[in-house]
Amino acid sequence: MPPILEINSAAKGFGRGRDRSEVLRELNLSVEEGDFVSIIGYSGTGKSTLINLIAGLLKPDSGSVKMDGAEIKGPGPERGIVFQNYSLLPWLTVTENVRLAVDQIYPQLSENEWAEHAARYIDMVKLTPASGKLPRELSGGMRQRVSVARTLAANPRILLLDEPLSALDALTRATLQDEIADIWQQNRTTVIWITNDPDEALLVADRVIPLLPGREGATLGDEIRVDLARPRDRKQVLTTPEFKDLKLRLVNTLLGAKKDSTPLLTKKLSAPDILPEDLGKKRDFSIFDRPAPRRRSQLQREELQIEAS
Ligand SMILES: Nc1ncnc2c1ncn2[C@@H]1O[C@H](COP(=O)(O)OP(=O)(O)OP(=O)(O)O)[C@@H](O)[C@H]1O
Repeated sequence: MPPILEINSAAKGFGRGRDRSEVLRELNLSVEEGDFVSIIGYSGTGKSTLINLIAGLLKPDSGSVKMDGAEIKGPGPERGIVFQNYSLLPWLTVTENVRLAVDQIYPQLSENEWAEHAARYIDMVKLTPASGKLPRELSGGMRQRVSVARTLAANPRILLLDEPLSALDALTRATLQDEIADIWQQNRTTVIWITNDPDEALLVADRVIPLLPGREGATLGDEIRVDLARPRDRKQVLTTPEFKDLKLRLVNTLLGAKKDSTPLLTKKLSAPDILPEDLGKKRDFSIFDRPAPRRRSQLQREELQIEAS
């Protein structure tokens, strides 16, 4: 049987000609059903681009991204995403936001059935007492719980989490990391969790894969396996030599790749083709017979080389 998700030699860049930048290159990844994978990388390395390729929101320029052995051609309910910014409908209650997902995937459910289904997932994220509230009445952590419940209620086979907790304070973040890990232990839905936090990656996942920046685009590095027993008690785990070793390996890999990857982006920018008018100069024409603006290209062609990391 093919793996649930397989990426082979995939590459993705944006823009054309001189504006082109290569973001991801030579990506290879194989995920088995039930895996809990975390992909960790610096900001701007292409983590969201990678998630979008898996979600089917983007297509690779070369190589392939397959689910169950078939090319992913677009978004589908079997791959559910939770974004960083909650994306809830502000005029709907918690239950109604969750119902949206249920309605689309299971239109045949009766009123009682959908209420039961939604309630089950709201309970899973510990929001039953807030089920009648609107998003503006909830804290950031509660809103993200609703997003998780809504995505899980659609019964995806792969749960894609794109830095789901980045907007939350450290304590809420820790609580939600534990809760999502607990939910995974109960339902074993395949999870791909994108993060920029080494502790988060190592505490939640069994496979941590660094996305390493490079001059020609970022690529996935060697996986670190996390064999720590579950449920993981963070207070205990964070102080163990095993955890410290894993973190050191991961952080060294990420720091090493950053050092080797100067500059991430080289672009040629053309200055605007119109010469600014000198407004300090006295004008001897009216607004109606102003001469056409002078173009730089009539005088010279200017190019500016910038390098940024
Ligand atoms: N649709 C697009 N068009 C052009 N460039 C894009 C597009 N999407 C992403 N990029 C560029 O690709 C690079 C990687 O972006 P991406 O959002 O995937 O990184 P990231 O690792 O998720 O960043 P962050 O952690 O800050 O969210 C950036 O330089 C970004 O500007």
